[in-house]
Amino acid sequence: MKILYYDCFSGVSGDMNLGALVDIGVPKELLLSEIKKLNIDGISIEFSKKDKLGIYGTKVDVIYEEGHVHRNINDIREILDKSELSETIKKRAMKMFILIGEAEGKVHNKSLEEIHFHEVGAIDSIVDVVGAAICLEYLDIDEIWCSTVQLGGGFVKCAHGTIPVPAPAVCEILKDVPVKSGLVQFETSTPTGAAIIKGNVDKFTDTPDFKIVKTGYGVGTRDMDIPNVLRVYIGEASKGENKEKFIMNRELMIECNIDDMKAERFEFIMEKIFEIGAKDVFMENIIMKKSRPGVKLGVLCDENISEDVIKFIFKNTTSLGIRKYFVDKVMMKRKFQEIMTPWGAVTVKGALIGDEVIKFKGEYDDIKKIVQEHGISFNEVEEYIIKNI
Ligand SMILES: O=C([S-])c1cc(C(=O)S)c[n+]([C@@H]2O[C@H](COP(=O)(O)O)[C@@H](O)[C@H]2O)c1
Ligand code: NI
Repeated sequence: MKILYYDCFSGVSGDMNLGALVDIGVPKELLLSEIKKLNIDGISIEFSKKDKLGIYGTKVDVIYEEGHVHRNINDIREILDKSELSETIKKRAMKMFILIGEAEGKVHNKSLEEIHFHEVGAIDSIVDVVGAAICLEYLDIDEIWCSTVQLGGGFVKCAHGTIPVPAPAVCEILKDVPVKSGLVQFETSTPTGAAIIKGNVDKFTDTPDFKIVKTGYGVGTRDMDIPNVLRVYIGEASKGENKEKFIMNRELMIECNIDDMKAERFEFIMEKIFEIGAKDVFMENIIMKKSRPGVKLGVLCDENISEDVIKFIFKNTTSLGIRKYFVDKVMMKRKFQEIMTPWGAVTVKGALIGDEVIKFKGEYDDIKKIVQEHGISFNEVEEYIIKNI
């Protein structure tokens, strides 16, 4: 199994990530030609070999001529949609932009659409995010792992003025990610770097268990007391070492029984609990005391959002009591692959036990788009996928 391991002992930023992935083998020419597909004029990318405290790596500088352009998430989606980049690159990139946008929204008390990306919507950030998606697709990795992320310390000047490190958006994006801070009094991890990690990493570990095949270093800008570099490894985890057949997660089940609420409210309740961040929301018909027909509302979520979910249920349903308990969730590993059909690209999700693909399925939204645009049936697209995967 091919692993890409991010060793973020000195943090992670968008440009360090590009440098590291080029250093470990992504051809510069490929990155340049793919970025061209964004059809944004005046971008050039410079690559150089630089060192920090004697460690040589690749430094990437994005050069562009652009005034102060504000873009929101829809402008970015449009740039991606109009480009000829592959659907998997577009999806991967959008996931990272949404993480940045939602974090900014939370910090500045605005909706995702209201967020006008300033620094994070400027050309260099677009290149950093889309470039990350391009490089990760090229490397064709089975799993991405990451160390504890060093955040740095002190204060940093940006469009808002002087803000504390870690920047507020970084704290939001890196929820549930193991972090350390204060090793140096500089900003070592930026919002873009944080979104690259959060949006792509499958597992966090400081004790990776694999054979190192190759290392790469992405060089940052500032000089610090520690090498300002992002180290990446490509590792080969042999079958014996890769004992984990399944993904195991500890999650919270939140439940309540409702027998006295207007049925039309359930749609809103389900939608909103998903928006809060629940992994799953479901309802069951039940018969309650006094033989009253009722509904059992079930929510599966991470512990860190459980208070928000419980508050929401108490405020918006007639429920006066909730049960909560931890459950062990056993999940199949997933692997995504893009397949080109005569009607357009479809992302296919493979489900694995260990390294073996047990079953696969085309993503419903991609197939639905094809069905709507081409007037053919779900069966036709699904059969094509089965025959051509
Ligand atoms: O421009 C905005 S809105 C902005 C917000 C924040 C918050 O944390 S909120 C932070 N920053 C800083 O901008 C630079 C650039 O970050 P990139 O991720 O684009 O490299 C960095 O110093 C951030 O802390 C900007
Ligand atoms: Ni901000």
